[in-house]
Amino acid sequence: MATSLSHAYKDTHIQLSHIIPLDFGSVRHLPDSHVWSAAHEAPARAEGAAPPVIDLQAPDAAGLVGEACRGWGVFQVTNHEVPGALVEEVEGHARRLFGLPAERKARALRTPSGATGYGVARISPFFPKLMWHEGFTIMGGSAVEHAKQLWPHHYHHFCDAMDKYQKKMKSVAYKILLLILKALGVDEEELISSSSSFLMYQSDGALQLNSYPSCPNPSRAIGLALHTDSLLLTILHQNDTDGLQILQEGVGWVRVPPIPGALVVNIGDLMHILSNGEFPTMCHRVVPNETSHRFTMAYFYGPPADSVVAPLPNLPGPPRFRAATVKEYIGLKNKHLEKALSLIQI
Ligand SMILES: O=C(O)CCC(=O)C(=O)O
Ligand SMILES: [Fe+2]
Repeated sequence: MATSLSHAYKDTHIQLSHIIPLDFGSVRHLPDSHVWSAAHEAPARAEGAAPPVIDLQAPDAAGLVGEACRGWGVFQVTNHEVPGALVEEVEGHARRLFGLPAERKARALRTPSGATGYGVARISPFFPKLMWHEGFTIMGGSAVEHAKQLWPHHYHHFCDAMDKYQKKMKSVAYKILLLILKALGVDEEELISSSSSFLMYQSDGALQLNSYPSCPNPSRAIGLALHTDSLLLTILHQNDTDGLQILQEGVGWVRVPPIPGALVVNIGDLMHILSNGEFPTMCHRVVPNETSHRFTMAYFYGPPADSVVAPLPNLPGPPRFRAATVKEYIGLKNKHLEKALSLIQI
């Protein structure tokens, strides 16, 4: 039987202190557990330094996407065919979920060896301090199990919206993947006959709801610490509260401002491998806000856990990475975080 993505994530065992988020509503000051001694540097103020915004219906969309992937590893998309009403509905459910009392949210807590449900960021064990963040992870049909714990009689409203959103995200991610592959010189027909044909039909994703409550001392706190996303690409909706920043070589931290109706797309580690390093995997973090609450929905899109990922064969130069299964790579990432890529480098 094929290994599911949630099984690939299940191999690590985490302590409870790295699962249960702070009861943010009950604190007036930043607790020591959440004070980061090295205050985060301010973003660079270079004029015009913001990731490109691409109209997905533009005739030269593939060229623009390719340029953005090479230069930034991140871009925003408009005209993406995801109805605004659906995005609003899902954000509304996320707000309701995170607005529940802490004891109620704890009913849907991720288990120590689990991958889905309510909890702190999975990268937390790698850092000495905790983050100003709470999340809810959905993989496959996991929403039903956890939503039943939160709303025993009304869980289906939440689940239906999450299912609908994930289906839409999967189809948009697939279209963006084709544009990215076209930019790498691979067309759809070539792909069908190649060893990478798994990319075509079988890729799927996980949905992560994120909440960053307003923070009493944002300059000493971190919403989500510096990391890269592991899979092929991430599609992110952010509400109107700023916070996402990317680390650009030679520039520093650059804001990815919320644009109404736009979705943020970023390259993950597996796409970095497929592109033989041509597309940078985006290093990013989230900083909290003093007065407003940031909500985001991140859809992580990637191939099935058993598939083998390696640099695409048509690319110039010797391969920079050895082949690895998705499951093996996720295992390395869970153990070594940002060092994982270097462990499969040739
Ligand atoms: O919430 C955000 O802005 C980013 C979320 C993120 O980076 C993640 O969930 O991996
Ligand atoms: Fe991320």
